[in-house]
Amino acid sequence: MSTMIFAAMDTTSNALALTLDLLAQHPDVQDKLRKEIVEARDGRDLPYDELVGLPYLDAVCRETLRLHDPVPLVFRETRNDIVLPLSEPIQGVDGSMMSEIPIPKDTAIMVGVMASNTSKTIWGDDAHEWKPERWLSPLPSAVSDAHIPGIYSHLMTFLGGGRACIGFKFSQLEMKVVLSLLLSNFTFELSDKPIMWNVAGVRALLNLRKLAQCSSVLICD
Ligand code: HEM
Repeated sequence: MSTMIFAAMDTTSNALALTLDLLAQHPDVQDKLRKEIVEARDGRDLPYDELVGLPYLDAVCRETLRLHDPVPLVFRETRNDIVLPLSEPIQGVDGSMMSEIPIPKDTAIMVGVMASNTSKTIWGDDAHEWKPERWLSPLPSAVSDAHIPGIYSHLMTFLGGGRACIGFKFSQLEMKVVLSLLLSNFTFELSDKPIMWNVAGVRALLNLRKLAQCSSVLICD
């Protein structure tokens, strides 16, 4: 049920709301993006190929989906005993270094998607900054060398593998259509009222209920 209700709607609408807030915080980016859209539209509706081919619009969407992922963590449960290889060694509580973690069957795993999307080792020291420009030049080699298994832009935003998001192309198209229409007609400014982003949601509660049923819990962050 949570997949049907939240997968398509809340994810994309959250991403759009965050993009508009970020554009209000960065009026220079908003002006540059509006210029690209208005010039390309030239008073008409853009055909699909031209809309998805707008480089700055694409960069703004990618950067928002990297830094403000609407699904910041996902839940998994091991069906068998497995050994999880680590990309770099970590230190255990007893001080010993380990490069893999044995995980017993029926362990609940919280996968920190955001940790991958904002890793300074992968994305550089400015990993926590919203910089659409990073997508306009070749990405650092550390990004491709990391071999992130996500289906989208070296990011885990839409996950990877057999249960990856089936709507990832559609959601980007939705974002681009809505942004191109809104920015052609409106200017977005920050409100006087403080904005509180509540990302806890029902989904997190559902995950917690599942966690309580597992014999052990591993948090990958
Ligand atoms: C920015 C927008 C979106 C984001 C960040 C997003 C992200 C994700 C993620 C991370 C998953 C995997 C969840 C898990 O396995 O626990 C997922 C699954 C899914 N998404 Fe999306 N999604 C977005 C938009 C959409 C849209 C627009 C649709 C449909 C039109 C959609 C349909 C689905 C479905 C059906 C699944 C379940 C796939 C499966 O379990 O096999 N999503 N999404």
